[in-house]
Amino acid sequence: MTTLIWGAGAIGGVIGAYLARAGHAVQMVDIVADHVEAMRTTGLRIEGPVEEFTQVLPASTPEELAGTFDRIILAVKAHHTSDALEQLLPHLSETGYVVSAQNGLNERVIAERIGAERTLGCFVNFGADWIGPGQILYGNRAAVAVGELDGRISARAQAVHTLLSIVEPKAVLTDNIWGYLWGKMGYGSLLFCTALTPDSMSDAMARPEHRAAYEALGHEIMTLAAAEGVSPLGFNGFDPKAFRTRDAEGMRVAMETMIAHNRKTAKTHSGIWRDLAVRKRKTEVDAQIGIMVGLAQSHGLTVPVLTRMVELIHDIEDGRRAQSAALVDELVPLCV
Ligand SMILES: NC(=O)C1=CN([C@@H]2O[C@H](COP(=O)(O)OP(=O)(O)OC[C@H]3O[C@@H](n4cnc5c(N)ncnc54)[C@H](OP(=O)(O)O)[C@@H]3O)[C@@H](O)[C@H]2O)C=CC1
Ligand SMILES: CC(C)(CO)C(=O)C(=O)O
Repeated sequence: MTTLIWGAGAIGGVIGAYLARAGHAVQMVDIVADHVEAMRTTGLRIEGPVEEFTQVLPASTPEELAGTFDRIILAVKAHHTSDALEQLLPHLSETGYVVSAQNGLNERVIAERIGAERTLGCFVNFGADWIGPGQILYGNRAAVAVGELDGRISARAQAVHTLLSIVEPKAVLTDNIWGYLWGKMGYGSLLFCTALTPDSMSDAMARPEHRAAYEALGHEIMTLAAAEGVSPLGFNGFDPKAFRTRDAEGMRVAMETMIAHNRKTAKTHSGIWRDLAVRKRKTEVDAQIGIMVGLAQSHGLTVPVLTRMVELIHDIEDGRRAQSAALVDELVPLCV
């Protein structure tokens, strides 16, 4: 079965290159025409400390694509999910399904549009950057999980797990994909905070004067997860329970472990930072953190630190403020 990868940037590109190199049929789709041209002619170069290789890949723009597919891995930024879905739907077979290899709760958006029974959940935490046409930095290995939205272990989830295990041998087939996605929401909120600054993820998280902000962000998301009835799962140092209960020692260990994890990656800064500092474009803040603020309101919860952080990211996106550690200073008094 051919796997259609919709959005062939950092995450989609790494997945596609690994699957194709292992002999699996893939079709890459991306809106960046010169990237598409590079992938299908000179190939997609995977660089960095994990592995280096070049893989020529069948690739097209959405307009060029023909045919229908049973399995589509969606790997666009969260705020492009709805538009990409509309474009890919004519190419999804009647019995086909979409796997979201993204950050955020995009599975909700996809399930709303095509049905939960046609949506598969996926969590990715390895680090990669799209450097230019046909060139991706694969910065580090990290946790990956896949599972059905209702937790059952299906044949198709097993099939996707087999494929993702080619990219990440420790990939998990889970009966709690929402737990991983919410865990990543917690960790992701910390990543947004690091992107308020010019610093690397590790350097930003290591500032003792900002520790309260990271703890409060993790706590606000984990409190929200509990209100949603989800049991978030930990990975690569993030410890949901420590943040939910505000266990000081647990959070200290979690922060130190996440700092150490990110010291080892060649992708020193988050994708959010890269959107702000390098790509000079909108981040996923509304599609990821903005919806958390809305959800909090629906539960009668207040999330002052998340709310202010969204405003500060908007300030950087819109050119009113520059990335600076001073922006995180502004979050600290809100942490009670
Ligand atoms: N990079 C990482 O290390 C990690 C990323 N993630 C998550 O994975 C998801 C993908 O991120 P990432 O791979 O970094 O993003 P990239 O920007 O590197 O790749 C996304 C690609 O999709 C293209 N695209 C946008 N809209 C469409 C569309 N409608 N149809 C087809 N292609 C489209 C983009 O083009 P253009 O650039 O022009 O918009 C881009 O080439 C995000 O949710 C991210 O948060 C999760 C873990 C780690
Ligand atoms: C930092 C990373 C790669 C997670 O490890 C990430 O999710 C991002 O850049 O958005």
